[in-house]
Amino acid sequence: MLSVEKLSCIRDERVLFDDLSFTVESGELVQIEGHNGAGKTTLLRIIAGLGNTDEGRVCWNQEDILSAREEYHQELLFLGHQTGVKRELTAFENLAFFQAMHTEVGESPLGGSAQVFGDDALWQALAHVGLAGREDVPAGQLSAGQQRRVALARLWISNHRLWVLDEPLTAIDKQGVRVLERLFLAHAQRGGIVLLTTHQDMFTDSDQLRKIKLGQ
Ligand SMILES: Nc1ncnc2c1ncn2[C@@H]1O[C@H](COP(=O)(O)OP(=O)(O)OP(=O)(O)O)[C@@H](O)[C@H]1O
Repeated sequence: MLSVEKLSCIRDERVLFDDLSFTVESGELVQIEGHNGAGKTTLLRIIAGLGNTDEGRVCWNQEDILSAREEYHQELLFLGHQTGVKRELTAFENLAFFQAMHTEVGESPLGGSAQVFGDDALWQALAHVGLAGREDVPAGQLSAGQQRRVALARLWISNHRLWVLDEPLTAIDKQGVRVLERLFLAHAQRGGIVLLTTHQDMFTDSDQLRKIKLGQ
């Protein structure tokens, strides 16, 4: 369970949020919404352990993420505006690199042994994001939208329980959004959590996505 406890954040002498508290349980899909500049990215970065708060704390399974940093980062996949895609590696090599970095020997946070995905799964992940036929192109030669898709392909080979995704739908077409919706639902059904921001519509069935509004 993720809990945000009495968070306050001031940037540029402006209060972005004050005394903000909420919890997210296993199996939930949650969208942080708000206008441009409301503080969505700031909040997600704090939740990912990358930003400072003025007050309050973030806990994962009742432990402050700043004191249980290592365990938390084994369960967290954060996708921010900077995708971390390596320009000199091909799309396929980027996924192989991600897998090598994130597959710990031992137990998966999602239960059972940490799954090591074979080459087929990596090819398939790239196909899911519409990059079939572009697997061997250096990422630096792909468009910005295609590089973003390489980053999103990591979700298909992720053992992490908590996905924190800042604008994952940027440059993704409607069909791509439907594919991601199905992936997010499957992740929630196996006990995962998705916390995201987006300015696009997703999940026509509003029961599937809980919304938390900033800047009311
Ligand atoms: N490091 C920083 N120093 C000063 N101000 C900052 C910093 N980071 C963010 N801000 C300010 O905080 C406010 C919130 O920014 P943030 O990126 O969190 O908004 P957002 O809700 O994600 O916006 P958008 O929908 O446009 O992506 C903005 O006014 C921004 O200028």
